[in-house]
Amino acid sequence: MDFNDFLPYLIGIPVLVAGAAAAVSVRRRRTDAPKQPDGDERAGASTGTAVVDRPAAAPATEPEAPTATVAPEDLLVPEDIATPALETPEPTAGRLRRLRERLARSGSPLGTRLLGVLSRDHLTEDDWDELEETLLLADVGAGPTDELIDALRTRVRVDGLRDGEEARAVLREQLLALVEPGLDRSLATEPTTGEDGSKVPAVVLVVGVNGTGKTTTVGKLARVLVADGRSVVLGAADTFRAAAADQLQTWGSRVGVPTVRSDRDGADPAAVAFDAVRAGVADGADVVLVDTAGRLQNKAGLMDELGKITRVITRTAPLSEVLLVLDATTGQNGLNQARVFGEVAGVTGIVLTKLDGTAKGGIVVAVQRELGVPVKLVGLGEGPDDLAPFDPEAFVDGLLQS
Ligand SMILES: Nc1nc2c(ncn2[C@@H]2O[C@H](COP(=O)(O)OP(=O)(O)OP(=O)(O)O)[C@@H](O)[C@H]2O)c(=O)[nH]1
Repeated sequence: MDFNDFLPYLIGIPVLVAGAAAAVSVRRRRTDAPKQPDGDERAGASTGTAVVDRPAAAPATEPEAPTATVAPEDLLVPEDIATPALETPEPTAGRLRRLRERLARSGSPLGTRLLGVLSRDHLTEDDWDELEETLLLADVGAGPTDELIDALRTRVRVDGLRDGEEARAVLREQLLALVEPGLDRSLATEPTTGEDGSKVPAVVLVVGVNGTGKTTTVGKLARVLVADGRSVVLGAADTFRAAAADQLQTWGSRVGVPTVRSDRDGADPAAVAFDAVRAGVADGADVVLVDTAGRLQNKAGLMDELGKITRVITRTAPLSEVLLVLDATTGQNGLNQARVFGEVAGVTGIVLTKLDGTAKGGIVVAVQRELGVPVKLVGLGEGPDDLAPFDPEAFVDGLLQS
C-alpha cells in the first residue's frame, strides 16, 4: 500500500455510498429465525456454530469443507442496531506527517542519544559502548546493533565525522539500512477472479496475542480501505472475548462496513471466519478482514485454532495476508510472541501498535529480523485514524528529529 495510492481519495471518499448500503450489521442467523431445512442443520454442524437452534458445544470434528447449504441471502440477516452517524475516515496521506510528529513527541531518545554520542570529538571505546547500550535499550536487538556499530566504526575510521550534520547523515543512512527500505510493504488487498470468473475477495487474517490491538487494528484498517474506495466485510472470529464482536461491529458501522459475527459467546471462530468470507463473496466485497482471538495459551492450541481457521477460509478464498499485530511497548516479550506466531501462522506482515507509547523504535528492526517479514502498518494512537502504512524513511527521520 503506497501513500501515493491514497492521494486520489483525499476528496470524495465514497463512505456515504458504501455506508448507505451496509449500515446494518450482519449476524449469523438468530435463534428465533425460521428454521431452515435439513441443509441448514448440516451447515451448522459442519462449521461448529449453530446456524439455528444449535447448542454451543464444540464440534466433534473439524469442519470438513463446509457446504454452502444456506443461501447467501439467508445468511446475511440485516439487524436493527443503533447505527452511529457515518464518519469520513481521515485521508491516509496526512498520516505520514503524524508518524514523524508522534515519534518526535515521544522524546525520541534513541536518535537524540545516538547523535549526542556520535557528534563528540574523538570517539573513545566508552563512547562506542554507550552507543551499543543505547541501541540495545531501544530494542534494536543484538545482531542489528553489532551491524550498526561496525558500520559506524568503519565510516568514522575511513572518513571521520567532521560535524554534527555529517554524523546525522551517516546515522540516517545506517539506520535506514537496518530498517530495510527495499522490503515490499504493500498490503495484498486486491480481489481476485475465481475459476468460474466470479469475484473473490482478498482475505486478511489478523492474529496476535490478546490486548495487542487486533480488533482496533481491524477497525482502523477497515477505515483505511474504505478511504481507499474499497468494499469491506468484517469477520468477528474473536469469539473468546465477548465484547470483541460488539467492538468490531461498532468500528464497522461507523464507516458503513458490515460485520459477520456469531450470536453466541464461545462460538467456533473458524465457522465465523468461514461465514465472513462467504458473505464477502456473496456481497461482491473487495476485502474480508478477519479478527481472531489468538490466545497464546500454548503453541499447540494456537496452531490448532489458527490452522483450522486458515483451512476453512482457504476452501472459499485464498488468504491474501496474515497480519501479526504486536504491541511495540512489550519489547522482548513481543518478540517471543512474534516467534511463536511466525511459526504457526504463516505471517506475511507485521502491524506494530502503540508506537506512540514507546521511545523504543528499535523494535521495528528487531521484529523484522526475527520474522523475516516487513512491518507494514504502525499504530500511532487510540484514535480511529491512528494507523499508518509504515514508511522507513519517515520513521528514521522521526527518530532523528530533535
Ligand atoms: N496508544 C495506542 N493504543 C492502542 C493502539 N492500538 C490499540 N490500542 C489500544 O489497545 C487496547 C487493546 O486493543 P484491542 O484492539 O481491544 O486489542 P485486541 O488485541 O483485540 O484484544 P483481545 O480482543 O482481548 O484479543 C485498546 O485500549 C486500544 O485502544 C495504538 O496504536 N496506540
